[in-house]
Amino acid sequence: MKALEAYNLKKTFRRNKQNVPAVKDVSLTIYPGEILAFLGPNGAGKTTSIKMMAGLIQPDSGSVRIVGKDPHRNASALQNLGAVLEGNRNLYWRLTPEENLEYFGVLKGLNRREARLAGRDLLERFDLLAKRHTPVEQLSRGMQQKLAFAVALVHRPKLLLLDEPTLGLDVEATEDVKILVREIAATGCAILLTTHQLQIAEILSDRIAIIQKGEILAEAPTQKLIQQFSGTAYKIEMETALDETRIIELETIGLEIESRRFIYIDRPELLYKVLAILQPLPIQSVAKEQANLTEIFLQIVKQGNNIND
Ligand SMILES: Nc1ncnc2c1ncn2[C@@H]1O[C@H](COP(=O)(O)OP(=O)(O)OP(=O)(O)O)[C@@H](O)[C@H]1O
Repeated sequence: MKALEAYNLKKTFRRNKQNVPAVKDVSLTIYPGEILAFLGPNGAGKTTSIKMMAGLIQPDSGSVRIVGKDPHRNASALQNLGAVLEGNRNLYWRLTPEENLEYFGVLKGLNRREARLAGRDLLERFDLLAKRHTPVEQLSRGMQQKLAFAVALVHRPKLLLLDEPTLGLDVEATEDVKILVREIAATGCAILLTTHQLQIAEILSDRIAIIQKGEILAEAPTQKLIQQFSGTAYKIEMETALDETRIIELETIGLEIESRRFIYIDRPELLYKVLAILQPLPIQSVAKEQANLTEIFLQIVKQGNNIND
């Protein structure tokens, strides 16, 4: 069963008597245990899409299913949904972590005892047990964010929506959140996350969807996207400078040698011929030129057309 299905979502806002087309056409599917990074420039329509998926904004057209149920028609769909949408605002600041977990657990349909037990379990897992009686307003931002995750998970949802989960967190708290996201996915929960920190998306996600001006431009498994945008060239770095004889040999097989320390091989079938010529000189490194997500993102957004077409 798919954890999330969104089909052809569309939303236009009305502002100052003008139409603002926030989401024009967004379709996404996420499977249990999968992490999908939903990326796009400011104003691309990520938050509006997520709010439609969470049942908070009614789409003009299109449909959403959370584990098969439509959150806009069937409130029980929300039993399978957890969301941390605007930082840690899903918390009551005057209440303690324990009280928040119990309150939201009951709100999501657990009885008091179940909510307390599930809450305790999450406090332990998220390393917040020592702070369980401290009012939320006195916790650090990283702790508040972890608690926001815990509250979103207290009823064991099958889908977790995270909008900018690491926004404003320091390096250590960001690492904690990354680990948590992985752990949550490992329990079979599907996760959709938006982030402007592309290295986080690259490390965490199984799949990436890129949205611009309300439309999905690219959607692919993260590694496939990186491979697709990576060249096939190799770069060899020598420990010592190449001698004249070898340079001539390398040029004879078709390479252009511009440096005595670095060799670029743009035809990958030549790699082993080159290595044979270099033998037995010491090599510092042999690397395939790999794109990173930031380059890919910028390239896709700059082209602005759908690479899946
Ligand atoms: N309630 C609203 N009323 C009018 N326009 C809105 C409303 N919410 C969003 N918009 C507009 O819709 C467009 C998409 O906004 P949205 O917040 O979904 O983008 P986003 O991709 O989440 O951006 P960011 O990365 O900056 O958070 C923007 O032009 C925004 O100004």
